[in-house]
Amino acid sequence: MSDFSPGQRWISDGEAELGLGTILNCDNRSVTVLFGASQETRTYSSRQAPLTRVVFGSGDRIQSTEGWQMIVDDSKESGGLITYIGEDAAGDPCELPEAKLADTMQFDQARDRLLTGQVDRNDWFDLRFRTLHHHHRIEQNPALGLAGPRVDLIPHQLYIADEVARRASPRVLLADEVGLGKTIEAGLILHRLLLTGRAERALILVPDSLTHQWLVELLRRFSLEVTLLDEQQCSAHGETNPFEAGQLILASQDWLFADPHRQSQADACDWDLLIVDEAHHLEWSESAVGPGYACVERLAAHVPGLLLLTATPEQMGQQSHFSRLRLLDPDRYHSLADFQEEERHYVEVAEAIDALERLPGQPEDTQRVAAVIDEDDSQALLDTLADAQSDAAQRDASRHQLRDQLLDRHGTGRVMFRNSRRHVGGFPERRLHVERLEPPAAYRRVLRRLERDEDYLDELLIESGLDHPEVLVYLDLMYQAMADDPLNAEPWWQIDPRVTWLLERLTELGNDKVLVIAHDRDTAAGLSEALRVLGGLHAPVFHEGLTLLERDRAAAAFADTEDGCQVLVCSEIGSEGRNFQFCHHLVMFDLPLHPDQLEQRIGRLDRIGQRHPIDMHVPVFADSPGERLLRWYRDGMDAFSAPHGLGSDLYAAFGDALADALLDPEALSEVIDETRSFFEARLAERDAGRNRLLELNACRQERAASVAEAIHELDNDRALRRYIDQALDIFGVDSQDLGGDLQLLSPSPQMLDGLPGLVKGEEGFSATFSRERALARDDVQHLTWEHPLTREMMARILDGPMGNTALALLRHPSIPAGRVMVELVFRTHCPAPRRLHLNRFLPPTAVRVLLDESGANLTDKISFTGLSKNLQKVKKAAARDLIKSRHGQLRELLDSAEQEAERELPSIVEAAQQRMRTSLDAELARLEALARRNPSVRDEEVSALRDERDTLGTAIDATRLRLDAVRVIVTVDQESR
Ligand SMILES: Nc1ncnc2c1ncn2[C@@H]1O[C@H](COP(=O)(O)OP(=O)(O)OP(=O)(O)O)[C@@H](O)[C@H]1O
Repeated sequence: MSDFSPGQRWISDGEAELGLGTILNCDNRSVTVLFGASQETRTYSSRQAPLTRVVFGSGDRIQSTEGWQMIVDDSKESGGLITYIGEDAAGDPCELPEAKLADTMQFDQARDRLLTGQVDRNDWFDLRFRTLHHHHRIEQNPALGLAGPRVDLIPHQLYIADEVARRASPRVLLADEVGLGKTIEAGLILHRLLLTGRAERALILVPDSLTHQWLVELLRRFSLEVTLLDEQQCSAHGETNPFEAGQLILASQDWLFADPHRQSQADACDWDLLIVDEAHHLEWSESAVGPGYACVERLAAHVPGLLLLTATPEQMGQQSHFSRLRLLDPDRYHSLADFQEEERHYVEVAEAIDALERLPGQPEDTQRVAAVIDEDDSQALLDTLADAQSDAAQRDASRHQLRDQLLDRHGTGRVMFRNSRRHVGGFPERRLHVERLEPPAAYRRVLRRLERDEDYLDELLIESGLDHPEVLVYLDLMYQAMADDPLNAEPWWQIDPRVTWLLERLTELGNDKVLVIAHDRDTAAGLSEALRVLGGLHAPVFHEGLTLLERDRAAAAFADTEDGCQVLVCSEIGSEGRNFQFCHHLVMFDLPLHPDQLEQRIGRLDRIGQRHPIDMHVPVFADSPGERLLRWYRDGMDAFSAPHGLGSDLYAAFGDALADALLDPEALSEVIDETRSFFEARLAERDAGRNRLLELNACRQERAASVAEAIHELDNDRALRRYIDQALDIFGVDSQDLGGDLQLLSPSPQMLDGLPGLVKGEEGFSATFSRERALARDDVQHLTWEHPLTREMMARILDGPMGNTALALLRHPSIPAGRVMVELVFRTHCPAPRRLHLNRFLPPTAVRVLLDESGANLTDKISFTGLSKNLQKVKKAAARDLIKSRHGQLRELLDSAEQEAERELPSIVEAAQQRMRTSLDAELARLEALARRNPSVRDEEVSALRDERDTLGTAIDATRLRLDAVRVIVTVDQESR
């Protein structure tokens, strides 16, 4: 008689995704099944149909065609058809004939899949267990989110990223000196927030000229794919909000700040993080607010995380600096006067920190420290430190702790991070080469007249339409503006000797790349033309008047080391933020008027990655305002030797006097002398006060070292190679050893679809486990636990059914044949909002239970690896038959295993609670102490942390165990195959 009856429910062994099938007809020869969910009908030979009868047992949850669910208690059979008896969701008794089971019921859970005969490969089960194990380990690693990016491990960046990204909603100003890696720091912070679930959506606003660079850096270094929005893209979205087009949106500030409609669309979205690059351009004063500032202010009011990036926080003066702090925390930074008053007190704190290093010593040092502390915990530390009897280790620990407390509790250190070359170290020498040239007759004529005739300046300003002092410093612009003068008939570059000088210099420099910067875009464009016409040189130009594409093309042609061009001509603003450290010759065709702009120029080359001393070539006209400006920079403030961060102060104090002295050598000498004294005084003050605090705070070496150490450990984790090899094999990715620690990953025809970077029929990519190699070669990816391919493979396994059932044979001399064992893996399940990053305390945790057929627990006697290596695979059909024949027994074993696993749960929960409490209680205590002393701790920060602790506590208490995977093991004779 046939096993089949119409109306029965069966599932396809080979095509489980078809869903639950219903027998339509059957006879001795064939059986026809309708799979309603997928609208497929299949006919099989009834003797060998690859089908498994679906039978539910007590405790199973089933669903009806009408959508309601019930828990099965019992069942009855009539005419070959089963009716299930149990309780519905309300607890009322109910019955459900199998014909009314929903076609769409999925059998993803390990228990269902096993009992419906769906077994996976044995090695998949192994991989699943290992995935859980590694995921558990990695999620708790302190370097999580910082180890994947393809960056050098530079301490100050790691410190900042670690410190900032551990805050629930970080709001900080990243203000490292130019070229020290603010973009990298922002990328690290974003990457960690994304990986830990603290953030899901971010909006990144950058100057037009930097959009492409950001796009490339985020992809190349952080494997983050961002959506670049512009007007064209937005229009394509029609009525829908274009800012919803991706999780990570990159947009040009110039575009967004000019368009109120697009701003309101950006405002209407939920973001977790807003990043604003070159934030010194946001204009604010008590009387007028620029459109960029207003736009960022509106967004900052509802976006919890905010990163502002600027190398020159005080370029536009202290008021403007204050205005950016105000964006970070409007409550705290509400009065400029109070802020300035507060800053005056920082000298004492910096002195106290220095005194700490000398303790126990002179009583004055103890008093100096005592004067700035007023918390009991700090006093206790000071007592230990000042006590000559306490042992050295104790004193050192107290010193460190007290130093951290002082830095935490005073100053802007919590909201602003500023590293400088001075304390980071290891940067190249800067060499200034000045070329003194005679001005051409057309310039000289004007200069002479200006010197002779005091009123001529006003006339010139009107005639040229230029500003003062620009008209004096940029003589080519003045010449062009007076084009009506018949003496100025030729293009400026035909008469300007700087052009010939530049051509000669380029020839002397041979193949070396040279970056030329001129203040104005017209000068840059004219110069580029001059080099082409007079020297036959292709010198692409890069300025704000060009389209993005044109600019990126120019930068790419310059960067190309093989066929690229030798020289790129940039304007001032056009080149801000750009990476040109592959070149070490900078020609400043003229000089900017603001010292911070001078530093920005040098910063294009003097960046991380620069391997040569930097040669700065500056042509000046003898006895001209340009030469006087150079003297002010060089003699007044050492502006060419190293950044000092005082440019804005000096400009604010002497900018006007300098402008007035540009035509008067005597007055200039006075301005230079005054600038110099002011500069030296401010340097000393800075070293003592606010900047000293900022510097001490911008990189705490011990923390940075411990983060780097944790990353090194992950980099050298041998388990990663083994894991990736096994996973690639299972996912169908071919890996070919290319030597030198390189491998080529390519898709095999069997590859499972949807793996990042791999498409069937295409090439694949080269990868390495070595950070050093990955950094040396742009075309090689760095394989880490955080690489998108690794993460995708792990997620597929953990989130889906892959490998959650298996059956294997065990040949063992001391175990008789025909016995069954079950190996079950339970997984903790603890729902909590992702942003709380619960995984750092309780990542999904595996509980393994191994039972023999009598139900005896063998877990501690036989390890996973010990057992696994002795197992042999078995054909799927045989496995299914074995399972069918042991259905009842398996059900019982599954039930008892669950009870065994439950016994482990309380200790897992307890340990997680303890980890969470230890970490968050300490953090909360630190924040509360800090908040009492340092108003830069926002009230929301403290209450958010308290809520976080409480919510996590409740979530951890509610942890449940779920069966994740099950393997049935059947013992066989030594001889049998
Ligand atoms: N950790 C790192 N590993 C490798 N390269 C780095 C690292 N940090 C910075 N760089 C490189 O150094 C250069 C400068 O970094 P970045 O652009 O982040 O600096 P920045 O402080 O934002 O500069 P700017 O002030 O000009 O905007 C970039 O080319 C960047 O890729």
